[in-house]
Amino acid sequence: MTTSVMTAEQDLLAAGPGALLERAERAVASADRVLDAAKVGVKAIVAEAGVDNVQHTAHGLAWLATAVEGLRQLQVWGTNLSAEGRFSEFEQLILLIGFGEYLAQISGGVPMSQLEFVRPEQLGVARSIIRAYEDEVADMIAAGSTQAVKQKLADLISAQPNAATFGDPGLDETHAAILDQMHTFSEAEVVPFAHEWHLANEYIPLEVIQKVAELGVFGLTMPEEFGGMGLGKESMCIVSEELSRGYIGVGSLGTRAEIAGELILNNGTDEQKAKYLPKIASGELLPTAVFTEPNTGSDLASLKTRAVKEGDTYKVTGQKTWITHPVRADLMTLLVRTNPDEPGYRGLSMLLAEKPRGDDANPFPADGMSGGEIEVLGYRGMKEYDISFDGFEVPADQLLGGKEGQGFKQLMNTFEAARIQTAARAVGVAQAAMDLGLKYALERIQFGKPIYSFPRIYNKIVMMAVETMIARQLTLFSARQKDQGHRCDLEAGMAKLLGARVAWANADCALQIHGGNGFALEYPISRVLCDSRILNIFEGAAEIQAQVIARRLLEDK
Ligand SMILES: Cc1cc2nc3c(=O)[nH]c(=O)nc-3n(C[C@H](O)[C@H](O)[C@H](O)COP(=O)(O)OP(=O)(O)OC[C@H]3O[C@@H](n4cnc5c(N)ncnc54)[C@H](O)[C@@H]3O)c2cc1C
Repeated sequence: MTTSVMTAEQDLLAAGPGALLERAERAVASADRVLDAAKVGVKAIVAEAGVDNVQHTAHGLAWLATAVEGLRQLQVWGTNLSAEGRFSEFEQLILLIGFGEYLAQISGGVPMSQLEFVRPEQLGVARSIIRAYEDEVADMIAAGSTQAVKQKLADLISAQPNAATFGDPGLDETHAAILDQMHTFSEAEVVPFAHEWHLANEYIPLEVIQKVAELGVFGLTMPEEFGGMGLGKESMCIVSEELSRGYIGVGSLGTRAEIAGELILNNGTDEQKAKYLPKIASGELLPTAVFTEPNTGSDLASLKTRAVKEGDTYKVTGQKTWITHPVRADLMTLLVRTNPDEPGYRGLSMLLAEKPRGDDANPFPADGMSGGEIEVLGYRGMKEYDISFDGFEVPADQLLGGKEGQGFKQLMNTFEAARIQTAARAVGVAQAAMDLGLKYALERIQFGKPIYSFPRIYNKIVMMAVETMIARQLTLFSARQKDQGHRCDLEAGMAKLLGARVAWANADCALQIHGGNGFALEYPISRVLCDSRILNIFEGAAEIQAQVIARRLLEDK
C-alpha cells in the first residue's frame, strides 16, 4: 500500500509532536466548554422532569463526559510519551485520528449504543456554543478524518501484525516488564487452548489456574503482609488486559479474588484478614461472588435471600443466580438480608461463607445448597450457576467485619477496583478482536489482493487501534488515580462504559472482516464476539453505569 500526499493533517503532523499536542490540548478545552454547558443544561432538564423520565439526556451527559475524558487522557498520554522521546509517528497518528473522530462525535452524536446517539442540543447546549465549538475544532476534525492519515496508520499496523502492542501504551519500565511477562504467558498457555475450552464448554484447567497463581495474579494488589505482591491497580490492569486478550475466562479468574480481597481487606476483622487474604493471594482458596438473584440484578439493594441468626449460626434461605465459578470455589462472598424490617440496602450483610469444592456431577456437596448450570453464549471456562440455599449454615463469626447491615456499603467500596478491572478486561477483549481481524484481513485474498488493502477494511482496523488505545488510557488513568489514593468512581465508571462499547464494536467489526468464516464456530472471532457481549451487562450494565456517572457529574456543579 502506498502512502498518499497529505494536506491538512500534514500541517499538523509536520509541525512536530509539540504542536500537535498543544493543538490537542486546546481542543480538549473546547470540548470541555461544551461539557460544562451540557452539565448546566442537563441539570435544569433533570430538575424539571426527574432523572428517570429523561434518561437519554442524563445518560447522554455521561457519554459526552466519557468522550471528553477519553480525549483528555489521550492528550496526556501523548504528552508523557513526548517528554520521554517516545511519541513516534504511530502514536501521533493514533492521537490525531482519535481526536478527529471523537471531536466530531461530540457535536455530531456520541454513540451510547448502536441505536442511540446523543447530540449536545439534547443536553440543553445552546446553538451558539455548539457553533463556536465546531469552528474551534474544525481544523483538527478535518486533519484527523482524512483517508490519508488512516491509510498511513494502516500501513504501520500491517508492518507488525504480531506486535505485542499497537502503539506505545505509555508504561514505565516496571509495568512494561509485567506486560511483557503476561503477554508471553498468555501467548503460550492461553491463546492456543482458549477456543477449545470455549467450544467444549470446558473449565479452564486447574493447572492453568495454578500457573496464574504462581505468577502472583491473585495477590497482585494485596499487601505483602498478607502474602500479596503489594503492587498497584495499574499492574492489575496490565495483567487483566493481557490475560483477557488471551481469553476473557482467564482474565476473569482474578476478578473474584479482587472482589473478595477488597471486601476483606477494607472491611474484614483482623482474624478474617489473617485467615483468608494469604490463601486468596496464593490461589489456594478460590472465591466466588454471590450477589444477584432471579428478581434482583441491577437493583441489588432490594435482594431477598434471608440469613436468620440462630445462636452462633446464620441459616441462609433464598435463590441466587448468575454466579460465576461457584462449583470449584471454596469461599463465597454472599450478600444476604439479615434484617427483614429494612427492605433497602440497610438490611443487607455480607457473609464469608465457606463451601466444599464440587464437580459437574455433584456441583454443591453441602447441606442446604443446590444448583444447576446456566448455559451461556460466551464467558465460559468458569461456568455460571443458579444456586438455591435452604437452611445453608454459616457460622456467625463469618459475618464480614462482624457487623450486620454493612453489606451493601462494603460492596460499594469495592466498586472502583472492580470497575477498573472489568475495564481492563474489556480492553483485552477489544485488543483480541483487533488481533484476529488484522491477521485475517492480511491473509484473505479477494479481487486479487489482501482484503486489508481495501479502505473499508483497514479503516475498521485503524479505528479499533485508536479506540482501544483511548479505552486503555482511560482505564490506566483511573487505576493511577486509585493508586494515588484519589476517589475515582467516576473515571472507573467511564473506563468500564467505554471499554465495553469498544470491545463489542471491535468484535463485531472483526467478525465482519471475516465474512462468512466469522460466522463459523471454528473461527476464534466467533468466540470473541460472544465474550465481548457480556461486558456491557455485568459489573454495572451500560444503562446503570451511565446513570451512576450522570448522577456524579450532576453532583459536581
Ligand atoms: C455471564 C454472567 C456472569 C455473571 N456473574 C455474576 C457473579 O459472579 N455474581 C453475581 O452476583 N452476579 C453475576 N452476574 C449477574 C450480573 O451482575 C447481572 O446480570 C447484572 O447486574 C444485571 O442484572 P440483571 O441481569 O438482573 O438485569 P436487569 O437488572 O433486569 O436489567 C435488564 C436491563 O434493563 C436495564 N435496566 C435496569 N434498570 C434500569 C434503569 N433503572 N434504567 C434503565 N435501564 C435499566 C439494564 O441496564 C439491562 O439492560 C453475571 C451475569 C452474567 C450474564
